[in-house]
Amino acid sequence: MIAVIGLGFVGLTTGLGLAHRIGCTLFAYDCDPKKRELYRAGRIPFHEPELQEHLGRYLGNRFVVCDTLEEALRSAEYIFYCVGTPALADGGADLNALLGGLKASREVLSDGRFRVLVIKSTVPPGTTSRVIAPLLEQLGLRPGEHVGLAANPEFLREGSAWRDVMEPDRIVIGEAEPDGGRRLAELYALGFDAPVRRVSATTAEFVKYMSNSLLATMISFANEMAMIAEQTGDIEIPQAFRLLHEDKRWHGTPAKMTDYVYPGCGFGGYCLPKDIASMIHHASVIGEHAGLLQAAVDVNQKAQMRMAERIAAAAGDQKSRKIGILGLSFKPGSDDVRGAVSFEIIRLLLGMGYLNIAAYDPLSMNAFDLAYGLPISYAQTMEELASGSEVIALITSWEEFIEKRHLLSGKLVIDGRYTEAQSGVIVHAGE
Ligand SMILES: NC(=O)c1ccc[n+]([C@@H]2O[C@H](COP(=O)([O-])OP(=O)(O)OC[C@H]3O[C@@H](n4cnc5c(N)ncnc54)[C@H](O)[C@@H]3O)[C@@H](O)[C@H]2O)c1
Ligand SMILES: O=c1ccn([C@@H]2O[C@H](COP(=O)(O)OP(=O)(O)O[C@H]3O[C@H](CO)[C@@H](O)[C@H](O)[C@H]3O)[C@@H](O)[C@H]2O)c(=O)[nH]1
Repeated sequence: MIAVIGLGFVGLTTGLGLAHRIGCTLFAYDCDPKKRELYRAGRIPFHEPELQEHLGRYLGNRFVVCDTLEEALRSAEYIFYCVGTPALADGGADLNALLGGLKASREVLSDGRFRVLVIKSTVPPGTTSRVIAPLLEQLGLRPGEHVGLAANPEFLREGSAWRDVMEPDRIVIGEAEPDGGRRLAELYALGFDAPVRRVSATTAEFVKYMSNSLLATMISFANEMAMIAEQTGDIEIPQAFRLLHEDKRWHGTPAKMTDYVYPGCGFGGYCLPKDIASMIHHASVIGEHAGLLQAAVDVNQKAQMRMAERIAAAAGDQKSRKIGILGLSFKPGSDDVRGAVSFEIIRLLLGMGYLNIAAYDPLSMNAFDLAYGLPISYAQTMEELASGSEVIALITSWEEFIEKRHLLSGKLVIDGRYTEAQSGVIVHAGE
C-alpha cells in the first residue's frame, strides 16, 4: 500500500498513476481541507487532461482520500512526499512544507514497521542526504534501518501530466541508502516499463535542476536571438526559427528539443523560474557563480519587458487605448497562472499608465483574477475581446487563438509567441 502526501499536480498524478499501473490502494492526504473535499467529490482544482476521468474511476476504491496524515501513513509501505517547494525571497527553495510533513509523520513512522520515504518534491542537490537524512536520525528514524529513503524527482509537464507519468522517459531513483532505492525500483517494476536509473540521491536531485536549467536556458537563447533579429530588422523571425529547427540534429528519436527553441515573451510557470532561482542560489551557497543561468533569468525579464514595450509602442501615447490580452495561463493547455508572464506584462503596462486593459483566456480568467486581482476587465469570448480592443497582444499560444486568427485581421496585433513559428509551415513574408 502506498501513501501520497500533498495532492497538487504531482501528488494527484503520481497517486492515480501508481493506482492505475500497479493496481495498489493509494492513501492520499493533503493538508488543505478544501482540496480534500473537492477530490472526495470527484473534482480536481486545475485543468489537466485525463486526470478527472481517472479520479472518477479510482476514487473510493484504489484511491482513498484521508482526513489525517496518520490515516494515510498507517498501513503504507511507501510514502511519496509531493508537497510544494516554492522559492524564498533569496531564491532558495522553501523546504518548510516538506520538512514539516516529515516531522509530522514521525509518530506513525516510529511504530517499528519499515517504510520507504520517497521525496518526489523538487529539492536542491544534497537535500535528501544532507538535510532529510540527518533530520530523520534526529527523529529516531535511521535511514536504512528504520526507514528507507530515496529522492525520486518528477519530470512531468503541466498539460500532459498524465501522459508524462504513464510514459516516463526514465525513472530516476536517488538512493540515500541502498535498501529504500532497491524497494522503490521493485515497486516501479510492477507496473512501468521505463528504464529505472539508480543513482545517488544528490545526483537525482541535481538531474532535476539541470533539466529545468537547460530548458530555461534554451528559451532565453531563443528570446535573445529574436530580440537581436527584431533590432536588426528585415528578418523573418518565425521562418528563421523554422529553418534552425530543420537541422536534423534536433530531431533524433527520442530528442525533440525544438519545443524549447521558440522565441516568445519569456518563460513562466511554477517550475522553471523557481528552479532556476534555486539552482543559482545553490551554486552561490557552494561558492560558485552561475553566470549563464543568471543571464538566462536576465534575458527572461528583458523578454517580458520588451513585450510590454512593444504593446506600448503599438498603443502609442494615448493611454486610454483599449488593449486586449489574449492568454493568461502560463502556457496553453493549462489553467495554471502561477508565475505567468501575462501578470508581469499586464503589471508593466498598468505601471506605464495604460488602464484600459481587457483579457481573454479559454480556461484561467477566474484563477488569474483570484490570484492577482488586477484592475482589468475580462471578455467572455475571443470574439468579444477582439471586437472591443484596438491593440491585441497574444501572450499564450492557445490553439483557439491560432484557429480563429481571422478575428484579429485589421487589428494591431503583437504576436508575443511568434505563433507562425509553431505552425510547422514556412510562410514567406507577404504571402
Ligand atoms: N507542477 C509541476 O509541473 C511539477 C513537475 C515536476 C515537479 N514538481 C515539483 O513537485 C512538487 C509539488 O509540485 P505541485 O505543482 O504538485 O505543487 P502544488 O502546490 O500544486 O501542490 C502541493 C500540495 O501539497 C499540499 N501540502 C503542503 N504541505 C503539506 C503537508 N505538510 N502535508 C500535506 N499536504 C501538504 C498543498 O496543500 C498542495 O495541495 C514541487 O516541489 C514542484 O517543484 C512540479
Ligand atoms: O519554446 C518555449 C517553450 C516553453 N516556453 C515557456 O516555458 C514555460 C515552461 O513550459 P513547460 O516546460 O512546458 O512547463 P512546466 O509544466 O512548468 O514543465 C517544466 O517544469 C516541470 C517542473 O519541474 C518539469 O517537470 C518539466 O520537465 C519542465 O518542462 C512556460 O511559461 C512556456 O510558455 C517558452 O517560452 N518557449
